[in-house]
Amino acid sequence: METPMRVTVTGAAGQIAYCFLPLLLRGEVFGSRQPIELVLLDVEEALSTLRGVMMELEDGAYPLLTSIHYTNNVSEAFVESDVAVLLGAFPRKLGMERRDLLQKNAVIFKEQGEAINKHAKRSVRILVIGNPANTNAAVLAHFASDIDKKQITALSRLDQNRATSFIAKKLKVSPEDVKNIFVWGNHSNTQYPDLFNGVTDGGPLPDWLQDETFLRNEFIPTIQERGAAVIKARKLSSAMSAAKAVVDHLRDWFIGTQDIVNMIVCADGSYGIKKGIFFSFPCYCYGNGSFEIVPHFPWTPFGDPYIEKTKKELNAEWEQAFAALLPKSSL
Ligand SMILES: NC(=O)C1=CN([C@@H]2O[C@H](COP(=O)(O)OP(=O)(O)OC[C@H]3O[C@@H](n4cnc5c(N)ncnc54)[C@H](O)[C@@H]3O)[C@@H](O)[C@H]2O)C=CC1
Ligand SMILES: O=C([O-])CC(=O)C(=O)O
Repeated sequence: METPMRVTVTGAAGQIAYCFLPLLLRGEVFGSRQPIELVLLDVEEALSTLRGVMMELEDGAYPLLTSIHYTNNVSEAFVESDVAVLLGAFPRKLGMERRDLLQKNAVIFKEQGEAINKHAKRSVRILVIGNPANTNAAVLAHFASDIDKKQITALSRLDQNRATSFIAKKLKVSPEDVKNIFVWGNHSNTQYPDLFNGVTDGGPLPDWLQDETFLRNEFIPTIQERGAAVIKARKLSSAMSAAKAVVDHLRDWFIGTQDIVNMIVCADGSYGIKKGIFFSFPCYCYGNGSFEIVPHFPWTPFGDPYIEKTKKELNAEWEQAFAALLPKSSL
C-alpha cells in the first residue's frame, strides 16, 4: 500500500459531499491502492450532521480509509493537506444581490486561502466547487500567495459533461464517443458551450449540429441553464452529477488522460483573457496534478460575443469580490 494521502473536504455536511465521499473512498479518484486520511470541515451549526456523515463513512468499512477527522476550525482542517476539495460556500438567499454573494464568499475563500498557505503541504492541489466557483478560486489564489497558481483549479467539468451528454443523446451514441466539446468562461449562465471542435467516430460533428439556430436556441441555452433547470425540478441543486464531475476532474488531473478536458484555471494571458482571472479552458492533464491550457485552439467568430460576455462578467465579479478585501488603490 502507498503512503496515505490527506484529503480535506469542506462543506462536508452538504449534499455534494454526501455523493462524493463514497466515490472517493471506493478508489474512483486516486485508484484502489491509495489510502486516504480524510479531514472534513463544515461550519459550527453543521457539526452534528458532520458527525453523522463520519459515522456513516466508518460504517461503510472502506479499506482505503485510514483515518477520519471532522472540525469547524479552518486552520486545523488544512494541516498537511495533499488535496483540498472546497465544496463549502455561502448559499444565495432570498433577496440577496449577486454582489452580496460574491463578497460573503470572498471572505470565506480569503480565510481558507490563508489557512492553506500556512498549513497545507507545499504540493497541495486545490479544487474549488463552491459558487461562484471561478471568483472564489481567484480570491483563494490571491491569499494562498505561496502556492503556485497552477495548483489551484475550479470545477467546470460538470458543464462539459452536460454538453457532451447532450450531444451524445442527439447523435444516439455513448458520451465516451463524443470528444472536444468545451465550455469557456464562467461557471454561470454566461458560459459559452462550444461544439465547433467536437468530434465523433473520428470525424467532425454533422453539419446539422453546427446550425446557428440550433446553437442559439437549443444547445447553448440548455447547457447554460441546466443547473437552474435541475434546481427547478429537484428543489435542490445538482449534487449527484456534480460529485461525478468532481471525480472526473480530480482523476484526470492526478492520473492523467488522453482527452482534452475542461478546467477552470488561472488565465495566463492566452486567448485574450486577463492574467489572474479564473476561466474555464480546455486543458491537457498529464497526471500528478499537472496541466496545460491547450494553446491556440481555434475559436469561430460565432463565439466572440459569448466569450466577450462571460469575460466581462468575470472581470466584474473579480472587482466586486476584491472590493471588500483589498484597498481601492490596489484593485
Ligand atoms: N462548480 C460547479 O459545477 C457546481 C457548484 N456547486 C456549488 O457547490 C457548493 C456545494 O453544493 P451542495 O453540497 O449542494 O450545497 P449544500 O448547501 O448541500 O452544502 C454546502 C455545505 O457548505 C457548508 N459551508 C458553508 N459555509 C462554509 C464555510 N465557510 N466553511 C465550510 N463549510 C461551509 C454548509 O454548512 C453546507 O453543509 C454550492 O456552492 C453550490 O452552488 C454545485 C453544483 C455544481
Ligand atoms: O447553482 C448551483 O448551485 C448549482 C450549479 O452550480 C450547477 O448545477 O451548475
